[in-house]
Amino acid sequence: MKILITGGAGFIGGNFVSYMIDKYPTYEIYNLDALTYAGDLAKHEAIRNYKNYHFIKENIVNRAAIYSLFQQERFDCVVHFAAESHVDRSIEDPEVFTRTNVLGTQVLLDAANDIGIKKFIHISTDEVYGDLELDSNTLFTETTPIQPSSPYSASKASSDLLVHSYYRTYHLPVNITRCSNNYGPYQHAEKLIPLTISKVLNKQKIPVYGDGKNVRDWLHVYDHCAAVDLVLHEGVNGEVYNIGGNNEKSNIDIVSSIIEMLDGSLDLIEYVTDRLGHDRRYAIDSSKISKLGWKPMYKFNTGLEKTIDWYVRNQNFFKEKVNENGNV
Ligand SMILES: Cc1cn([C@H]2C[C@H](O)[C@@H](COP(=O)(O)OP(=O)(O)O[C@H]3O[C@H](CO)[C@@H](O)[C@H](O)[C@H]3O)O2)c(=O)[nH]c1=O
Repeated sequence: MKILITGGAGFIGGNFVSYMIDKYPTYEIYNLDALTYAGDLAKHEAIRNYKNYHFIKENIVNRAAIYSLFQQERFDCVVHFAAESHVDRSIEDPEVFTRTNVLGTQVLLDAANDIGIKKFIHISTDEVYGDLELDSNTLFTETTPIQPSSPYSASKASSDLLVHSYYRTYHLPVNITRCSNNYGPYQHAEKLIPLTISKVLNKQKIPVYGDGKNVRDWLHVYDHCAAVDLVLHEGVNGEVYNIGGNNEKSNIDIVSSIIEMLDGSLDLIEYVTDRLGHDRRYAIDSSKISKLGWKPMYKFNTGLEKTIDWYVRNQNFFKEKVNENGNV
């Protein structure tokens, strides 16, 4: 089995590359990544010289290069993680989000469709559904209407629609997965959990947006990798699968837990101006993928403790990503 993993130098894609190399030593794994600010190959140091691991530095928007790679390698499957992923950056500079997330996805779809593929998995996000009321019990299901709030989530929703259209029009064997907020090793320091850990380790103020009561559902990245693996092997073509951790937490609870676990005596919380268009609550129903046989294995407190421990032991990871003022 020859698998192309796009965005394999990023956080989730990078963990997925390692997971697949460990679990399937007979698979050929191709990691294609543009190595933007969010990419980092240090995480693959241990597998760099494996015969079944191949790295290609390329941008998914480069149609000629992508076509030539597909023609040369004749992949069986594509697992497409490559994306601009940070909501705050999309508010500052939306264009690259459309270019990479929409046009880049289209290039991959065209190459897969023209040259042939057995499975195309598009990794998407629960953010395409928009947001929920804080005090409701409502959950996003796969049939919840798409109503994105940020330029980031609009670009992901647009690419989801394109992927679906290639299934309907050309019968391309696709799946779309929509995950909740991931945490775990190797996440970029711009995201809430690593950012908070880095700030606490350096005794710097932690910017909490708005009133800090926004709620996210937290999923350990290893649980996410297992879910994508399952969809790759068992997913029904054309279907969307939600993947959530069943762990709803407010941002202020997350930040307070991290401070408590590292040094409860510190007073570092700083409420700052809210994110524009800030979604209030995400909560996701994963019962469809659980029927395929998946459930999250990580309990949030254990997962968070292990994650904090990993960042404490690997503080070098922050070095190139955070300046001396603690800013990304
Ligand atoms: C960076 C930062 C974030 N926040 C808040 C905003 C959010 O409510 C929450 C989490 O923020 P972020 O870590 O940026 O993640 P969020 O915007 O939820 O989006 C993440 O999770 C999504 C899945 O839900 C993914 O699709 C996105 O690619 C990923 O970036 O914490 C703060 O209060 N302060 C901060 O400094």
